[in-house]
Amino acid sequence: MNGRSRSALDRAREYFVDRGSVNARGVVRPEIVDSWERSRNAGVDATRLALPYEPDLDFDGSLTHCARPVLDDLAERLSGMSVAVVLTDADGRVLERRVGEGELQRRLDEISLAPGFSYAEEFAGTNGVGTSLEGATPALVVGAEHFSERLQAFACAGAPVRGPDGALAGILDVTCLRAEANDLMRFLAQQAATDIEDVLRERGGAGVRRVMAAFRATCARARGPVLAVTEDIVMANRAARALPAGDQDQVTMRAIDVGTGARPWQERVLLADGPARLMITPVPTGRPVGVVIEVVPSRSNLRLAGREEPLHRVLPAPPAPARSSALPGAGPGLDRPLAGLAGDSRAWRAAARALRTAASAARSTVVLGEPGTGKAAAVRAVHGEMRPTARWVTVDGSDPEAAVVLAGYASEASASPQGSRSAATVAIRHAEALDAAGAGALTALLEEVPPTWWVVGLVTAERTPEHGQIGEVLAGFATSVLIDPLRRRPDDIPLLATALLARLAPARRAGCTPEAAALLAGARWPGNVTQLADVLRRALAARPAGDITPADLPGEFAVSGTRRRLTPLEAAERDLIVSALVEANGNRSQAAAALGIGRATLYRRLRAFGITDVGR
Ligand SMILES: Nc1ncnc2c1ncn2[C@@H]1O[C@H](COP(=O)(O)OP(=O)(O)OP(=O)(O)O)[C@@H](O)[C@H]1O
Repeated sequence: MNGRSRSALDRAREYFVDRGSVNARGVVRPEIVDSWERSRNAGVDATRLALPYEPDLDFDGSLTHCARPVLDDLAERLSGMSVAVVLTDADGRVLERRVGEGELQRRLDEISLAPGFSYAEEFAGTNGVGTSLEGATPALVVGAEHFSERLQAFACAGAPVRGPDGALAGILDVTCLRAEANDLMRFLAQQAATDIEDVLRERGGAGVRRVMAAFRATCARARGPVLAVTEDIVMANRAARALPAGDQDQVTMRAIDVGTGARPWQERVLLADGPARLMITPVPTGRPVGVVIEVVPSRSNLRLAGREEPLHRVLPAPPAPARSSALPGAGPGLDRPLAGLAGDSRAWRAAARALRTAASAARSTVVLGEPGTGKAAAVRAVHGEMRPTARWVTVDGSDPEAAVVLAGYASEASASPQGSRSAATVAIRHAEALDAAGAGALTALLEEVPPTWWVVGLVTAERTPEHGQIGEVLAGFATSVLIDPLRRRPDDIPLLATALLARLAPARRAGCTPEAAALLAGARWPGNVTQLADVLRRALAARPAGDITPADLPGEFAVSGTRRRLTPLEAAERDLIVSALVEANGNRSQAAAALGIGRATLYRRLRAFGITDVGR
């Protein structure tokens, strides 16, 4: 590509952008003209880049997993060179990026060619990823062939990656600066795409075989309906085929959105014939290719009570044992924030109230909540406030010794005569992980528990397990308290960020700029406070002095395709939208109505602010 033909191409592109047609056909390749026309028809802005960003993509799905060894290998071969390798999904959204050298990384950040951003043609215009997707063929796009002015400095070669069934699974793209473009790029992209296809074929086949084996094993054992669902296949035994179509849909829907890291779980559903439990097993566990679902008619009468207080759920308690507490009792102001912990939201206060009430009466309590929500921290704080003279003991249900330790407490509880035992709070973390022996020891402890002991089972999930011995034991606890995830109490995030920064860097007095704080408040936080602490730890390392800014946060916090700072007005608008979504439990129509704007406007603003999943 010499200087003369490049400038002719530049002129041809400018003419097209101004007038909507090509004046010099021989200069521009026909497939590029087609792509320019598609870009223009999609309304792509030729001067600025505004790419949708989705922080919640499955960045660890089977495509990424299979591609990783190929990407690692390629990245090693290209290390030190100004070349990047990018993997996108079948919608052009970037899943992985490997960059050989630092300066190119900065340049790619500027154009948001980074995980979570979409390079589909309808947003980015003509480019290696989007144009390859459109034609489902390899595409090389160099310099001024890009529709967007912002991409002119680059050259990219995209090659489709197909799954074992022949369907498009994603795009493998090789990108470098325009001046360094060469034919090798096209070859590299195609070879890497073929290598990934080989791994997909090999692992995909094995995965589906495992799902079928698990399905057959469950059918052999189960008496009722069993289904197995993979991305492309639904298998059903005779009983499942006899279910009404609505029930079948309801059951198979449960297989959607099973992310990686999934473990077996249960759900209650109401089928045509009455309530049922679904026993759902991802296969293989942790990195599912599919799930096996067994439908069991429900006999349990354990139900979630109606929400008296909107953000605090209580399981209906069995008749409470007649107990009088010798410990500090419940007083007024029970829903004040917990001492020593950050949080002032309605949900946090409601949980504090419920825990204080349970602690003061020493009612056995199950505390539920996603990972890292602060269950242990809250129980410890309530213990300190309400039971300051009582002993504090913790047991971790995932510890192999947990059964032995719990059995020790059970025999201590039964050994001395009633009333003579000193008060204690026994907190069992990850109670759901207790094995049969642990569940047995916990049952024994509950049977012997003196009135001055508060037994608390912490469950890292929003529901108690409903099967197995541990499910039965937890169902026998007197009450339960849910600690809401951070995304349902965004008001707590700024307070938590301040408290965590003070804890992580006590000497530094670091804060967050309003823009960074707004980004933190709108994020989904699947790992909750633990994840927030981790992000802040990394941000502190990225900025050794001064306040944390959006640029110090990981890529998934970037806003609107760029890391630009929000104006104060935008930040306020964003906070308003986040609050409306939280109030509406993530229901976008309701949130739009509450804000007095149309749904389309809300969607546009959500996209602009990079808000994807608040309130749900
Ligand atoms: N409200 C809070 N204020 C200050 N720190 C908090 C708060 N909530 C949680 N943390 C901190 O966050 C971390 C995770 O909290 P914790 O261990 O209590 O979570 P958990 O819900 O019990 O987690 P898991 O279920 O994953 O075991 C801890 O370091 C804890 O001190």
